[in-house]
Amino acid sequence: MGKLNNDTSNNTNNHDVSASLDWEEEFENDGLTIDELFDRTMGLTYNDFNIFPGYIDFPVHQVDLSTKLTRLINLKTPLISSPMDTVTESEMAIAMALHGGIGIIHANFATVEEQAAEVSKVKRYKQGFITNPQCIKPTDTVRDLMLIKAKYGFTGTPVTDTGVVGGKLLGLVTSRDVDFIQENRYAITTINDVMVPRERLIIGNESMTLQEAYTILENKKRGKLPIVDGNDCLISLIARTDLKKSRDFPLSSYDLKGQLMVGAAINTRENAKEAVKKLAEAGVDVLVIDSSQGASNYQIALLKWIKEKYPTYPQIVAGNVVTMRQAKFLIDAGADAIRVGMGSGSICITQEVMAVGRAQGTAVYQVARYARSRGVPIVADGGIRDVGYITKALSLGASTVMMGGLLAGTNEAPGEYFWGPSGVRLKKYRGMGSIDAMEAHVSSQERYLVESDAIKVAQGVTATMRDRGSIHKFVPYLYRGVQHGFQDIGVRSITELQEGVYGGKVKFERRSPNAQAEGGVHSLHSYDRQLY
Ligand SMILES: NC(=O)C1=CN([C@@H]2O[C@H](COP(=O)(O)OP(=O)(O)OC[C@H]3O[C@@H](n4cnc5c(N)ncnc54)[C@H](O)[C@@H]3O)[C@@H](O)[C@H]2O)C=CC1
Ligand SMILES: O=c1[nH]c(=O)c2[nH+]cn([C@@H]3O[C@H](COP(=O)(O)O)[C@@H](O)[C@H]3O)c2[nH]1
Ligand SMILES: [K+]
Repeated sequence: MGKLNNDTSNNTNNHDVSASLDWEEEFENDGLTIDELFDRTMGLTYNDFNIFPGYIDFPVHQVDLSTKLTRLINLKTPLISSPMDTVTESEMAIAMALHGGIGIIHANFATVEEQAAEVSKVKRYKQGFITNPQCIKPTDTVRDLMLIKAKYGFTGTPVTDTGVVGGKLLGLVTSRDVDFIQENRYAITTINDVMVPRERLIIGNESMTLQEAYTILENKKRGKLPIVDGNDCLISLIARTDLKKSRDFPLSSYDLKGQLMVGAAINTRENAKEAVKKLAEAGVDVLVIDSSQGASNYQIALLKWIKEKYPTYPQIVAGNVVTMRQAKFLIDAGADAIRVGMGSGSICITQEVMAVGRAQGTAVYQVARYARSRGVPIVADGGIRDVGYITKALSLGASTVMMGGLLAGTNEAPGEYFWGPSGVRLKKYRGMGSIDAMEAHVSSQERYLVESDAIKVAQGVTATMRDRGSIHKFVPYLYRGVQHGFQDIGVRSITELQEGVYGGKVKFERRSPNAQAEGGVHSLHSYDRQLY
């Protein structure tokens, strides 16, 4: 409440209380500090509050979103793709890392070797190098080549003994080699008859930089440069046409060797130690111990074992937790970051089935409050519906934000698109605790179906997501959206935001159900929501 000034002689109207208020104090009381927002009466979600705007005196591009993923790992973009089998395999992880975030490869493969192979793919990735080119066998026909062209739209195709990348390079076949062949001879002309054989090919080697490769392509006027290893096996391909498309990714997450960073999920079962070894060998930067209830003796035992054997790298994200005490268990056991969220995910039914969990806003705030005091960053996991939710999670104290559903409908997510009713292009998205995911792989069956207990209790659902296009457009949109949020709040970095919030300078307000409705789209006959 404001104080009344004693001197009211200048007031024309003695009843005008407002004229004599201490406005500075009133401003201070306009809105809630974060402590007042989370007053313990009720758990709040991101949707339950707004952040107040501040003062803008800098352009939006000056907002720097660099952050800490773990004690030792820094990222330029605070975004992580979730370890779910419909979200993160190598393609997603590469795209996330190129944009400054990171992807966590899921653990629902039949073997740990397959999971480690996905990690290796990210580690071997070189910008501009096509690591999975469509190949063909010498015994295949021109007709087969035409089918590839029809499906993938190109014809500079390497010929290998196995017909796939990794096989011995035998030649290259381009449109020039087949243009003169009549259609009725397609099926009877083999690739061997038309290809440019290995002896006449210009090739590159593993240690070549992209720039060197492009220089060769330009000087020799070639369109494709196959890259081979010491045994003459094909490992990648460089296309001259990509030179024009070649993009700069200034935010990319690189490790000390200059390779993209990547994470992988593990569980706490018997084979976990084996998984840790294999994933560490593959060069994984961070392991995420994936569980809905992280405060268990299983997780703590594993965490201590890993920390003893691998004191620094891979770094360990432990979780999930939603209370301070749960976080303390894991931090005491050596966690390098804490993952927060129980039941807040779009596909989660944990709170309904297990009766356990916490509203995500409160969970993030409470755990962050404690973890900050221990110098441990937190990952806000689940419940991110829109770009503004990322800004809100960061404001509550999260250092990074993990997303499943928001990234699931993109090109880089595993799985094929299909057409749903009324012609909508869709991709599948499912909870890792859904019956569907549980039954998908042997490893997950082991994980969920305790031998003595064959009764399944699903904690997630199977869903579909609309086609969201490519991560290469979507993540830059999210990044810029968060920058705009920060600019409105009047802060230039995550540190500045969190200092403002925890110091009581950045204010909040609860949203009534009506305020939530008002904050969304309303009162329209119809509308089109194009976001970027
Ligand atoms: N964040 C969230 O809200 C939730 C996430 N999920 C996701 O679903 C997946 C599975 O989560 P959970 O079911 O929590 O997996 P979990 O592996 O932690 O637990 C599954 C079951 O196995 C038991 N268990 C775990 N480790 C054990 C060990 N070493 N020995 C004996 N028993 C053990 C647990 O007590 C539990 O009954 C994860 O990908 C998780 O992220 C599932 C539910 C909620
Ligand atoms: O209750 C659950 N049952 C499940 O089957 C399940 N699968 C994933 N997750 C968690 O949800 C997060 C992704 O949430 P969003 O789609 O909201 O981004 C993920 O990052 C997980 O933490 C699950 N939670
Ligand atoms: K939910």
